[in-house]
Amino acid sequence: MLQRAAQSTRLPLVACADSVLARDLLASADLPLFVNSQMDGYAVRSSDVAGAGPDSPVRLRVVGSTHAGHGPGPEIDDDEACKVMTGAPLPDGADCVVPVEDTTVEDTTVEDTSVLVHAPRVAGEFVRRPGDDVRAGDLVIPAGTRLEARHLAAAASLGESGLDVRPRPRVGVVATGSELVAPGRPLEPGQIWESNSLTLGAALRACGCEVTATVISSDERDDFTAALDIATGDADLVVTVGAVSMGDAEVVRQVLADREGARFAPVAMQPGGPQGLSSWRDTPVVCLPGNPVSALVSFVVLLRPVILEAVGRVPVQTGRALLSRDVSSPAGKTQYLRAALVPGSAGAMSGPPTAEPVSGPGSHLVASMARADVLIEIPADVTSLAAGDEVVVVPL
Ligand SMILES: Nc1nc2c(c(=O)[nH]1)N[C@H]1C(S)=C(S)[C@@H](COP(=O)(O)OP(=O)(O)OC[C@H]3O[C@@H](n4cnc5c(N)ncnc54)[C@H](O)[C@@H]3O)O[C@H]1N2
Ligand code: MOO
Ligand SMILES: [Mg+2]
Repeated sequence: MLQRAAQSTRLPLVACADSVLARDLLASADLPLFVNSQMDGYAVRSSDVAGAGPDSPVRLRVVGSTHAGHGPGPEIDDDEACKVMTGAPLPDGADCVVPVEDTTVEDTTVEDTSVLVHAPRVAGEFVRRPGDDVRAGDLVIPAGTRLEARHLAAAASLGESGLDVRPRPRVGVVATGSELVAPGRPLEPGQIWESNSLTLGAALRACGCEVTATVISSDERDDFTAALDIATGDADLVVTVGAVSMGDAEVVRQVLADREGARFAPVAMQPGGPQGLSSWRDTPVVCLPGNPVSALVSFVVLLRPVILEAVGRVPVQTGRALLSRDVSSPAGKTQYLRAALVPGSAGAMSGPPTAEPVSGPGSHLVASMARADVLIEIPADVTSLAAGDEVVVVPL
């Protein structure tokens, strides 16, 4: 259904956040790139300062200085030091750095400045060497990684200006309902503010999809087919929401259920029973139920896992929680109860959190769904659970 997501495309690094890496990124060079100072201080020979201490400072002649972005400064010999700033290439002849805090400068006015070193250093101290971080050829980011700030830091440090990532699936969304009005617009009697396209748009983006079109259609056939044409565009997938049940105005079902390969059938889950799968202009169309809770639950339970797999992301892990109160559950359908998660008590660091069901089971109870973090999954054959029972929870 989302084959394009298995291919790869090159994006500039600045646009890669949240994309999935298509190919392993191997280090093109050692990091750090060159030997450089870890501190602001003096590059010296460890053999010169081995005996240095608070009461036995060692005097070294300062032969020059260097900064980050400059050359390594003058080569040093025995009893010499070169002033270095953090990130500056280490001068030849030096094998360690004495931080400026462990030194005093006797006289900065004369040309032949000397520095007193008050602490011993061993070879390599406060020196950053190629390969300390990664070696050329090392695996830095494996294919399939969802790129975050830390991955971009690694790629940029290796000089990569772009990365091969999986293309984002392009998804068009059509919300149906003659009663729907964009939030913020005035309502006529019987109208409501539209929410499903926003919910699904956000949920799709959170899974790595690009939402290419969002169309609100009335329950009129012509309006809906025009909306489908727009949403299909160059999308890989269209998601419709609403008008799939058993009423007189089920325009989605009317237009899409008879198409070749279409399948409209109730799924044994609650909320989210009525579902459909069809196509329009060779683009797959997934049809979710219109009740706002059902729409999101259907997405989370049925569509999100498919999308995450297609884009190469790890699936959302289910968790375990203790039920806060007794619940009863109708038999025959897997039930998904909206619930708020309360972390386990401080004493029980690894103890499971508590899941507190929010609101009733009605799939129109959309505002109270905002309080839910998870869905409690109750198997079809379980009809009652008691407070304290362990349950499976699906993050929303
Ligand atoms: N006789 C039966 N009636 C219903 C059944 C059934 O099995 N037999 N199933 C119920 C269930 S369960 C669900 S879920 C809904 C699904 O209906 P539709 O997919 O046809 O959805 P609509 O009728 O278009 O809308 C349902 C409800 O949700 C509101 N809605 C729809 N879209 C939006 C939106 N974008 N934003 C906000 N609210 C929306 C709509 O106004 C309705 O109130 O069918 C039951 N009926
Ligand atoms: O199953 Mo409907 O999807 O609950 O309200
Ligand atoms: Mg309906």
